Amino acid sequence: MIEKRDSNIENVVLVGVITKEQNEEKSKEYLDELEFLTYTAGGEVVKRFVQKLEYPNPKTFIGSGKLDEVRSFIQDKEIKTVIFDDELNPAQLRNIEKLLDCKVLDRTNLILDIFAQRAETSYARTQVELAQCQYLLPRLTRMWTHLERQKGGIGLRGPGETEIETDRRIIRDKISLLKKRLKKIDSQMSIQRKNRGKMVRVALIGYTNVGKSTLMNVISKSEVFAENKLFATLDTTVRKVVIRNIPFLLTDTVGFIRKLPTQLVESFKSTLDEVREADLLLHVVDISHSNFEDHIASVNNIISEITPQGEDSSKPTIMVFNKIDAFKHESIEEDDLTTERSKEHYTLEDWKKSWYAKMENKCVFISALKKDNLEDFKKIVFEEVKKIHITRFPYNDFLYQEYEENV
Ligand SMILES: Nc1nc2c(ncn2[C@@H]2O[C@H](COP(=O)(O)OP(=O)(O)OP(=O)(O)O)[C@@H](O)[C@H]2O)c(=O)[nH]1
Ligand SMILES: [Mg+2]
Repeated sequence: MIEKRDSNIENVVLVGVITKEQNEEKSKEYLDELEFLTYTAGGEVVKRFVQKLEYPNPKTFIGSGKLDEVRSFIQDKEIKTVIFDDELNPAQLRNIEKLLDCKVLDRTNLILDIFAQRAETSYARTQVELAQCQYLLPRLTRMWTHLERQKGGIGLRGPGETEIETDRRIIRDKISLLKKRLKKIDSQMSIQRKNRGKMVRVALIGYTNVGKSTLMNVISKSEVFAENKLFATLDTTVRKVVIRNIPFLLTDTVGFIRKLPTQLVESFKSTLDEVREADLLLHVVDISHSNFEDHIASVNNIISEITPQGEDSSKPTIMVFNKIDAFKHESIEEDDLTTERSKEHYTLEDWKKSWYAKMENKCVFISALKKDNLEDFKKIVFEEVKKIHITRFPYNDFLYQEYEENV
């Protein structure tokens, strides 16, 4: 199922909506993110189409007039791919495909595609493949009948619905096979996690592209792949880190994104187990991003979503505001008396004040890239790890003083 696309740039058109739930500004932010996702997947956005609607059209997502507009544009420019900024239901996908006569993707499909391109280990590949099958199953239409040929179902079934039924069965078989495979790897991984012993475990979490891997690299002097694309990291990496005299395990995790496809939430459970089993979370935030507060909310939502009911999802957390080197804010001219001061005008100092108060000082402002303020970062992490370490190993806390004197 996993297809690695070649590196030829694909021209793409994006389609989004402005509704009661998402105003013009939000819609633009979402499309900006969709454009970044498209770029990550190897596409180039030629044009965006946006329509104002009460709610998305149940049959075709946008209205038929707008869809006509899209069709004549893509025919004119010979564009073969249109991406919608929401998950399209199977009927919508089918209707739109028929009307536009080109490849139609939605946000979920695009994210799955990126994950497929980037999955390196057999674990990640199995997870992605499972997610793709789960996405595909309800969307199987006649165009998927080639699957039957793969299986060589000789003269067993006639054309039409029966073929689709066969394809569905093939996909279902595959899903159960992949699930079995994952279960096996999951149990191996949980044994591995147990073998790590009682050492304090710290996990870097956060929205995609905020700098988690970069921070991991500077702190642990390791070389985790980091780049300016979304979802650079798909596998968790664990490193032993020592700050002063306390060793602990630091885990780099897969980045979160708004509306993480449900299929992926499910199949990345084991990655997220790392987060659940961590003693301390370092929630990394890209403060130079204009929507960083939304990102924080998305991450917190996903964390509470993956936490089984009855389990407490709150655990010690330090907010790590990264990319302070790239932080910018709007300013108001002194003679401008009409513009109201809002969050766009907050300086770094304003943000610090507000977050220190909110987090009771459990936050730090750094630049992982420029290595700014890493000392403060290490200090605050050390203090928190030490608290956990002391409760876990109550009899050897004498170790600290000795070493601290040498720092
Ligand atoms: N300006 C600036 N850029 C940074 C900083 N830290 C990281 N970056 C850049 O941000 C981009 C993303 O960094 P990564 O470390 O890959 O981010 P990540 O959070 O691991 O991303 P995913 O693995 O995709 O979730 C890279 O281009 C980094 O060079 C920083 O402090 N300042
Ligand atoms: Mg990363």
